[in-house]
Amino acid sequence: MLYLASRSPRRRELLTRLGLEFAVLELDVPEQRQADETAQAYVSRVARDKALAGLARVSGEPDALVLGCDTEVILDEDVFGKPRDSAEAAAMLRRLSGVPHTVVSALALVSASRHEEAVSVSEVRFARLPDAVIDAYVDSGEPFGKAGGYAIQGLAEAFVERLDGSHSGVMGLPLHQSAQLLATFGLGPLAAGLPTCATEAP
Ligand SMILES: Cc1cn([C@H]2C[C@H](O)[C@@H](COP(=O)(O)OP(=O)(O)OP(=O)(O)O)O2)c(=O)[nH]c1=O
Repeated sequence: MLYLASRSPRRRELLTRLGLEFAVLELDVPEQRQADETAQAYVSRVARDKALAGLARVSGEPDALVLGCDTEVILDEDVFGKPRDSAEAAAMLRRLSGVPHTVVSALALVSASRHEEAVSVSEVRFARLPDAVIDAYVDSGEPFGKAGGYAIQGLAEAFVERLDGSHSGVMGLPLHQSAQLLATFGLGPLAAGLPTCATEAP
């Protein structure tokens, strides 16, 4: 049985697109960066912590496979997680205004006997955002529960001048890397080759 160790509705929606059956494990895993951890190492470690906490939850099931993910916005080695309040959301968006930033989504797929990891790194550049735009966006409520205080799948797509990377990765679950990881366990659309489109005979 495949489990998604996540409370995120976006991750649930995205994983559904890979056409696999899975169940959700809702966990509370602390997200606290250690003083000596690089931003990217932190994201990978949190994804691993989530997957391993999920595996511990279903420890009675020998065939359990658990996917854990973490997404963070990174600018100048500063990690922007989910804003605690409006002031923090606005402060994050002011820093992201007009300059490129990185979105890292890390994945860990674990079973009782195997442990595989992958990472998706995207570069995103927002247009310069006037304070009035930032304030209206924060008032919309969209920044809350989203790393960096924005949702590319929502209104914030209007801020994006350029995305170099994975749209699903920015949203929280990079589908290509997820499919690659699942394929190493013989699952998903990349395991047996991609489905082919029927072609009409000439
Ligand atoms: C940058 C960005 C992030 N996000 C979301 C994805 C994640 O849900 C969230 C990052 O926080 P995470 O800590 O990665 O995930 P989470 O707390 O929502 O869920 P869980 O830990 O239970 O898996 O930000 C978007 O939805 N759109 C975006 O454009």
